[in-house]
Amino acid sequence: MVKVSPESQALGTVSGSSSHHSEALLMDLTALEQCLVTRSSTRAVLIGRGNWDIKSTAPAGRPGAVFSSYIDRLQVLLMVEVYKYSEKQVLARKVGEFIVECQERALAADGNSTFTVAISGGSLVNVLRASLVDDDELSAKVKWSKWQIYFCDERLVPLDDPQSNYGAFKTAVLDPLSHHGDHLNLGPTVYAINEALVQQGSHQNEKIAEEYASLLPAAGFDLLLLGCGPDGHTCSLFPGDAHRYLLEETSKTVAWCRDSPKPPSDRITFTLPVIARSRNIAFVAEGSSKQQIMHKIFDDRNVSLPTALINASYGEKVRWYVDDDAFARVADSSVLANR
Ligand SMILES: O=C(O)[C@H](O)[C@@H](O)[C@H](O)[C@H](O)COP(=O)(O)O
Repeated sequence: MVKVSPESQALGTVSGSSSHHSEALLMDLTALEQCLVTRSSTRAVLIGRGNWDIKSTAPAGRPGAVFSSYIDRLQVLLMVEVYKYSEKQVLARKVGEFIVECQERALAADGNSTFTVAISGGSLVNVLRASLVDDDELSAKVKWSKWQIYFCDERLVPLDDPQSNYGAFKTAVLDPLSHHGDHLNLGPTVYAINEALVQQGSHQNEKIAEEYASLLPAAGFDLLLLGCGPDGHTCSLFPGDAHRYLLEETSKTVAWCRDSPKPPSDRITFTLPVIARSRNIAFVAEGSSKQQIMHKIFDDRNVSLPTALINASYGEKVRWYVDDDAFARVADSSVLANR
């Protein structure tokens, strides 16, 4: 039995075993509000402040921990860092600097000749364009030929469809690169979905996910660049019961997301095991349409939201780049790295 005092930032640990790699397990304990356990293959780590009595027993199908009593309101301990800027351009530059930092770290690592990065769709591509292409100082530092680029999620449409994440990235970043002299024949390797299987029915949608999963780097990603929707989704991991199967996925690394609340309806998405294995995770969120959700993520720390769940589960490797507008309603400034 372990007790974690209210003031303590220390985490309780309990033993447990599982054949899965590190992953998040959200335990919805009716009387106890929500609590979160992350676990590796050999131990479970409790994240939270409050008084806990913890038994190291494992209920069927839920190896890890059972909470036997609960006293204070659980506060999920956040280790994420938030970088907030007022100017769009400054934000883009800071994101770019972090990307280049991750690139250098990856290439310096023993025997590593590639930088593996996965990106999301939405407004993120504009930030990438501003930082990695249009900013001359930064773009000179980008070693595109070493990059292997994947998509954290992809909409199941042809690659030249305006809704395609690959298509948006190509237009915003890859096409302009071809005008950058030396980069002409030294572009990144970009992994797109198998377009031939798109819009051929559910069986093929599963197959697209399966094929894409087979392309992922075995060693995990050096960097994931994520967006955040106004409902708290990221990748195509949406909140709510209808899409819980995606958050609960522990074996597939890429899954088919059906009936997406954000069009188009069919997508594929990375699942939490990929996020768990990535070395760095950076979210980018800008604009007043993100105010309400930022408040829910950072003040309420509502872990039923996929973004908040990622903060709570993998906080030590998560950072956010936000602008003043997006963060205007967040009361908790303790997460700000550049206060
Ligand atoms: O394909 C997608 O729809 C995205 O990958 C999605 O997860 C996106 O990143 C967020 O919805 C944020 O999008 P915005 O930055 O445009 O709000």
